[in-house]
Amino acid sequence: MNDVLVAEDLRKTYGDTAALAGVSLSVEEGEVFALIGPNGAGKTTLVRALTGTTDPDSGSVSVFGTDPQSADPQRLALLPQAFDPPERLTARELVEYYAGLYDEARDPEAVLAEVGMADADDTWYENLSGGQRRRACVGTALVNDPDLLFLDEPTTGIDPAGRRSLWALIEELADRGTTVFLTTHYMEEAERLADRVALLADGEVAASGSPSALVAEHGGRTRIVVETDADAGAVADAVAGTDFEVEASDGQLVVAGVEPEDIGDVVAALNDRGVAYESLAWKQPTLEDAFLRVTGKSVAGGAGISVETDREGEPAFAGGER
Ligand SMILES: Nc1ncnc2c1ncn2[C@@H]1O[C@H](COP(=O)(O)OP(=O)(O)OP(=O)(O)O)[C@@H](O)[C@H]1O
Repeated sequence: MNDVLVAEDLRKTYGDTAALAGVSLSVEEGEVFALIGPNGAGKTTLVRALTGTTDPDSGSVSVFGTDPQSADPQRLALLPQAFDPPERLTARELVEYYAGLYDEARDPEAVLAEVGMADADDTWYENLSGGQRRRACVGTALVNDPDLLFLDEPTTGIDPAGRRSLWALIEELADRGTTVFLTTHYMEEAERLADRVALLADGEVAASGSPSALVAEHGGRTRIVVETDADAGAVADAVAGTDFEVEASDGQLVVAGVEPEDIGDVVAALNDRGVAYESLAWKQPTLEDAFLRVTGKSVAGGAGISVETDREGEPAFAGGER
């Protein structure tokens, strides 16, 4: 496969802040590549360096084999994180305006339909919902039918339904062969959309790979998390002597290495010793766990399969087969 985007040792400092502290990465043609990082990690600075909208202090970027400023604008598009079109433009006028900037542009009607804005195309931008606004903005990045599309936090600040419809659109674009480079702090977004992700913290790529490979390598083991007011030592004793690895702290017990078929053994061990608990949840490692373990920082989210208790020590096994 061809690399359409290559960055080597990018560095960018603002005062005492190293926004980029030596970032190298490459993105293959047709790939969806997600850059994950918390606020301030350097995501926007990296997107700006990759698209030639800021100059790095050092390092190099190659887009389609040339520097970003020389790359064919017809083949590239960027949806910046902060993009505030005039409030008194309709969605149609906005997309038409952007279509007018290119030698060859797609039919604005088709673009509006593709981003799910066909019914709201005559509504002023100021009257659109957050999700509609973002979709209209995505439309401006699709008018030139780009081969490489940069989306800087495309779904930040929009509701879950709007987020899902944008995910579906990004999947459609990827199916058509568009290379997508997106930044996000939503793990679910990266896990669902990305072929590969890079975990960015403090301006450095801490790890990269497919979501499943990162989880397998860095996410830790399946585990049961028990919320309990019982004394931490007593709780640890409850599962002592089993093959599980136990970490106890006040209010919480984590039993690692628990496969689904072992859940009953852990529950029985707790019950045998009369340990009462508020909740007991079996969790598989997630990308959030991998991020936490690799960087020591949290991004957001991360849910396991929860087993609520309906009375002391009795699991209700909500939402699962028994
Ligand atoms: N123009 C600038 N002047 C000074 N500092 C800047 C500038 N741009 C970015 N920074 C700093 O560089 C660091 C990285 O910022 P950046 O916006 O790239 O992070 P981010 O990961 O995109 O964050 P967010 O998710 O909040 O958008 C931050 O500490 C930020 O304050």
